[in-house]
Amino acid sequence: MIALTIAGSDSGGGAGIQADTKTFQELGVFGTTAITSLTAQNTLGVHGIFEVSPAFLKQQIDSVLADFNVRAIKTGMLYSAEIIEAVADVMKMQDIPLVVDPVMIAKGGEGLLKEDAVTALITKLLPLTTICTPNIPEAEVITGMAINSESDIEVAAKKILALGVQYVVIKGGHLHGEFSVDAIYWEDGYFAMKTPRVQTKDTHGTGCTFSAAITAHLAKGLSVEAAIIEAKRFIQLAISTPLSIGNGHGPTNHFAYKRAGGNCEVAIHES
Ligand SMILES: Nc1ncnc2c1ncn2[C@@H]1O[C@H](COP(=O)(O)OP(=O)(O)OP(=O)(O)O)[C@@H](O)[C@H]1O
Ligand SMILES: Cc1ncc(CO)c(N)n1
Repeated sequence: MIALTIAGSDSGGGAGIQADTKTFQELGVFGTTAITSLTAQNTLGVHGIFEVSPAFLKQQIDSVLADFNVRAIKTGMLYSAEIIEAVADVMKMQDIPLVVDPVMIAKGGEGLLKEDAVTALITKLLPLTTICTPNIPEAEVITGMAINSESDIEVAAKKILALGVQYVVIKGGHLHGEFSVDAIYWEDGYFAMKTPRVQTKDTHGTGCTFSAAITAHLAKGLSVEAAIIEAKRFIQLAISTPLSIGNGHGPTNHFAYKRAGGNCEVAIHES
């Protein structure tokens, strides 16, 4: 089983390409990569960004796809409209499931997607997307609406589906309350996944890790719904098993799921 991640490098190892390949490896999937940008980053913040040219990004993707039987692809930090267009150009020639984590802002507040790239994301990439995994602020940017309630989440999810996305997972990590709830919508279905919210500041790379786990499970042949639920187990165990490294927002524990044998309760609500 082979998966490809198209994302930025996090020198701190907790997010981006590094989180993705660690997650793939833990789930028994061979990880390949196409790097959109290099960040000089640690748990305290993003200190610099070095862009890769769209042509060289495309060369990386083409090299991987020409040689490997890639079963699922994910995107993370794409940074610019030109990079998004390069990814879309390749993806429209493929029939491989695509998970788009619409990364916009790092936990420390630094921009990981230029403002003028949002239109390209919406018009070029989302129509090619199998599963899109926005957090609440990202869903607000994509839809242009404020999200303050469960009914707002439903309206936003339907707007995102109308852009051509097959499944949308609106992640509740940024909300408050006893549980961390993610809502999944598709054309004719819905469910929510609920796990206890962990009181921790070590949430660097949660979104990358979650979307990489979805991608790995798709590559292994799980259905979309089963892949999303299994990924929730992966991220819940990764957040709730402390590593306690770094001085800021520390990384999650990518070893935890395998060590726990994937044993983690996720409550599913279908109405
Ligand atoms: N404190 C927490 N306790 C339990 N689950 C959490 C917590 N924070 C986030 N999650 C879960 O982690 C996953 C990623 O959600 P989150 O909203 O943090 O993504 P994100 O903001 O895109 O992350 P990133 O920092 O990588 O950008 C979701 O399944 C969410 O419910
Ligand atoms: C490279 C990279 N991608 C994504 C994120 C979001 O967590 C980050 N902080 N850094």
